Amino acid sequence: MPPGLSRSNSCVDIDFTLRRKFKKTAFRPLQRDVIVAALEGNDVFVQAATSFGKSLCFQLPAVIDHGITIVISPLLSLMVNALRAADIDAGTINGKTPYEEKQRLLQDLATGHPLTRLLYVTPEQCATESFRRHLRVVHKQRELARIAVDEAHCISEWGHDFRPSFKQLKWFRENFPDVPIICLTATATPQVRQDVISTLGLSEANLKVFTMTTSRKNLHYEVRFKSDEEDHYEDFRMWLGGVHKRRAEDSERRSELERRNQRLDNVSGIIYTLFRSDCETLAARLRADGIGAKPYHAGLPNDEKNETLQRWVNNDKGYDVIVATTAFGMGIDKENVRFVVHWQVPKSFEGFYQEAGRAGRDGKSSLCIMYYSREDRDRAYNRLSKDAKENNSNMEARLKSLQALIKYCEDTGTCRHCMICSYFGEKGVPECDYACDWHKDPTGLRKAKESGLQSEDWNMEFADLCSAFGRMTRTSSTMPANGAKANTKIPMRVALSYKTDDNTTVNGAHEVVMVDLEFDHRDDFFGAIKQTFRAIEKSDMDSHSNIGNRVF
Ligand SMILES: Nc1ncnc2c1ncn2[C@@H]1O[C@H](COP(=O)(O)OP(=O)(O)OP(=O)(O)O)[C@@H](O)[C@H]1O
Repeated sequence: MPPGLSRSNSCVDIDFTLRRKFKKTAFRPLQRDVIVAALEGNDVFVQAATSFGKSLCFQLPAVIDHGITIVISPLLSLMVNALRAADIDAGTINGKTPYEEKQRLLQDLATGHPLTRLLYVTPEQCATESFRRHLRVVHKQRELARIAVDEAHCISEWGHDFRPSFKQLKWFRENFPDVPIICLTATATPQVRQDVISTLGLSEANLKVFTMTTSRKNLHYEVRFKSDEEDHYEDFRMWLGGVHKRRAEDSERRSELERRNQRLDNVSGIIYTLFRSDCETLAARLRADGIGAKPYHAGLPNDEKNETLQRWVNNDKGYDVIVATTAFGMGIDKENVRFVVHWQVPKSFEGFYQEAGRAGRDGKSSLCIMYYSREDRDRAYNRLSKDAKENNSNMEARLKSLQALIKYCEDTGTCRHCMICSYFGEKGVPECDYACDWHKDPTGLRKAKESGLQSEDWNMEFADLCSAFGRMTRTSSTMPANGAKANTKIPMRVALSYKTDDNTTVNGAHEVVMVDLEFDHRDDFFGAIKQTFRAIEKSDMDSHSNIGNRVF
């Protein structure tokens, strides 16, 4: 047979497919090595930074290889449309797949010789007996090319985003020991890595592990300190206004944008908030200030979410900024996202890294701002301990991850890129060309922390006072910032939970008292709190009367 007519996994095939099917001119560093390792039939573990191009590592082998690749992903895949547009036979089966489409894909599997090259499924789908039956048929015909597990950290209980259904994926190795597995993640600590490998039963002898740096040197990381008294909306709005102004005033930039038919105010970004209600109010507030912002969260109708996503991707006017919960995250691949803002401290270090990683996927400089307050920190710990009471799976890992994130925020003496890489177990020092607040201005950073955060001393004194009174716990409060002026009246609101004498709870919760105070001196503040405590002690708490929302 003349050379070139036989089907092979040669580099010629790979390069050709890259150009022809994926319309890319060259591989990124190590992408080729991963793809070759997969095509040689190895099990492969890939850990690489957000936006590295991990999808190509299983999509390209799927196009070249004989048979079908099953891609397990926790997300409703946004990829399938793009693959179909490139004339690659791809499909998805998940809870939202229309009945006819699901039947079409299942019938394709039932032939034993599917035409589909890439089938994206959820782990829950993989656990159903009927789906497994179809896969057995395909496997019997030697047409099951590979299993790809995307977001593989979800397998590990040591990961931030553990999903029990991912644990069931060990079924693949137990039932199809000859079918190679490739798993990919951007966020695995060494412990998570090991857990994923052993849970999936990847064979040591036949396993190629690629761990690339998590560093994204075009991302500029910044922590902005605040306290509850302060509305950081103004800070953000001024920053964004400044960006718009600079674009407008730079005549070169302006004409370049005009030439490319781009709007001056199309500075694309994402603001992450923890709460759905914040998505709505913040987006509305931004719109009232002339900024094209839209909310995105799981509570919105699908049509609305799809439209928002599509119009944001298209850079349509009015859709520049998405204010989202984490429902909008993994898998979002828009190239020109110039900023990602965390409105509050997120739940985990990995979540922060993943979400920040939506920025700058075109390689250009982009800003990742995290607003951090100690009140938010306390609330994050409170939420975690509440979750622990309801469901304590994965708690140790979640606590460690949150602690690492808080350390990241509080640290004013280390490069942010270094902290991120070291969290993921990297030894080297990543490049940071003034791409973090510490490198830019270490003194300014320290000062900003001192003046911006609620004082830890106040916190400690408050905690001491609570324990002296025995039955009080501060559940949340506004505390004065270090820089608060001594002679300004500062309104305070303190939520206290009160343990009754017999240590029972009322209406399923401890009594909660809201205390509104104004203080103009530190001693006055603590004096007022003491008085409040005494008043509560004197009141007839043991009658279990609810004194919630009592204002002193
Ligand atoms: N060799 C390449 N040349 C140019 N662009 C590429 C190449 N490989 C991948 N890309 C592009 O890089 C972008 C990111 O790829 P992908 O979504 O696979 O990233 P990822 O590693 O899965 O990131 P994340 O973990 O953040 O989701 C995509 O737009 C993809 O088309």
